[in-house]
Amino acid sequence: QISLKHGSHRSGKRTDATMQRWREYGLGQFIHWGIYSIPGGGWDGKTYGGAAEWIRSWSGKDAPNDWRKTYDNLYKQFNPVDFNANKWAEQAKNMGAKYVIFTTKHHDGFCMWPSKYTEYTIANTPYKKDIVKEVVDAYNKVGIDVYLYFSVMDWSHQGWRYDIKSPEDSIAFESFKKFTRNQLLELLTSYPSAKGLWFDGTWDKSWVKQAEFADELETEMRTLRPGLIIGSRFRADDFGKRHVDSNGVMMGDYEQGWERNLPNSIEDVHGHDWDCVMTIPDNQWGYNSHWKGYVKTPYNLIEMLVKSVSLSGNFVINFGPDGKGNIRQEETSIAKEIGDWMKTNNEAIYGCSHADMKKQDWGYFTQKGRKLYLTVFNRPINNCLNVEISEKGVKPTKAYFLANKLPVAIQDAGKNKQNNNLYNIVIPAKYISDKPFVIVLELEESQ
Ligand SMILES: C[C@@H]1N[C@@H](C#Cc2ccccc2)[C@H](O)[C@@H]1O
Repeated sequence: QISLKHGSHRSGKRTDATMQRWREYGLGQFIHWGIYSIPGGGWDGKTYGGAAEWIRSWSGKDAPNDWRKTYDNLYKQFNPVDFNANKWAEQAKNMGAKYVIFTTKHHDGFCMWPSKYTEYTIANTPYKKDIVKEVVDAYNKVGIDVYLYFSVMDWSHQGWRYDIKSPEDSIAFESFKKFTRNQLLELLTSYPSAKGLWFDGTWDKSWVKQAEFADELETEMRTLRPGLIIGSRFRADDFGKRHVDSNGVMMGDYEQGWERNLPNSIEDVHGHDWDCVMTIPDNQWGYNSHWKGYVKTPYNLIEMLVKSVSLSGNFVINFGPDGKGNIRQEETSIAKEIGDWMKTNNEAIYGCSHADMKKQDWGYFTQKGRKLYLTVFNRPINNCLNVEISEKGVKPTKAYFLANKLPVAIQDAGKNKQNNNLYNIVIPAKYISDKPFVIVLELEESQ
């Protein structure tokens, strides 16, 4: 055990009701919306390859001439006349999302709320109104919890540094730290119904060296807002370790490292709560007018969702509205398709978690109490879903389709070499489905 002053302050999962509610979400929505949504990955008729929300940082041949100056004046034309937070919230509700993570400030430093600590905010645009408040109110109204995305890295602030290499850097960064604390306390005070903060932009050395400051700030935020949920990405420990401290204990309330990436087994999860945040195209978070490369289908995303829940995590799908506040057609149709599937099958998602069952090729197990949910993505040619139960004295007593409750046969398939009980859940040959489907398996302790 290494002696740490600023490592993790708790080992094991949080056991309070607020965190349990987070654990039961299953599906979330991420929204990346800001000044970067105006250029949408291009400018003057030319499109560029990088992630559109990073366009301010592009330079040289990868960016338009005199780009920095142009970009830093774009806020003066930000007027999303099509923005309707209630419409977004309704769409998210119909998709089945239980929480939303909304970008209050991305790396470019533009604030989607009227912060009193900088002029670079929504208040100084033609739109003027507090977009963060509109989003919080609209989503809360339909019962969706709101989490505030906040980028510590802020390219617009004169005190920001990538590293602290001189006394001047130190002085400048002290002003930046004060500014950051002020903005975070401002967000927590202005939007008290926000359940948590989703931090980003915390990888640079300047911030990684602020173990004591960040630790104290996290404690201050948690004191201001008891129950606040903060992920593992916010701060580093005494030795610069992030996500997991130098003793291997996770920092924060859940593992926040699964960005555009999923764990493959329950071992990868290390007993942590976790979320995966996922883009629909390969790597675009902010609106990009030209999605290049592979665009995930609704069923790619549904499989990632079910896989996440089968490994006791939440799955968060990113939406990037355009500069006028429209959610693009591709995202709208994906939300609809996922929503239709969730309307029939959400019992296999909400409040479910990992089942201690051997992973099978046909799909994924999720579990709630004594009910196992078998979500089938790869229907076997012989229509038999193999199930292996290692827990002694437990056997399946009932199986049926979740969608219509029609019964499904359970065949005893003997024992394997490990002396585990094997069963075949037999899908009726006449049952046809062009979509993933769920079979419920009820278990009970055999006498
Ligand atoms: C949630 C996501 N995190 C941000 C990032 C990043 C990033 C930073 C360094 C290297 C590769 C990716 C993206 O812009 C988006 O906000």
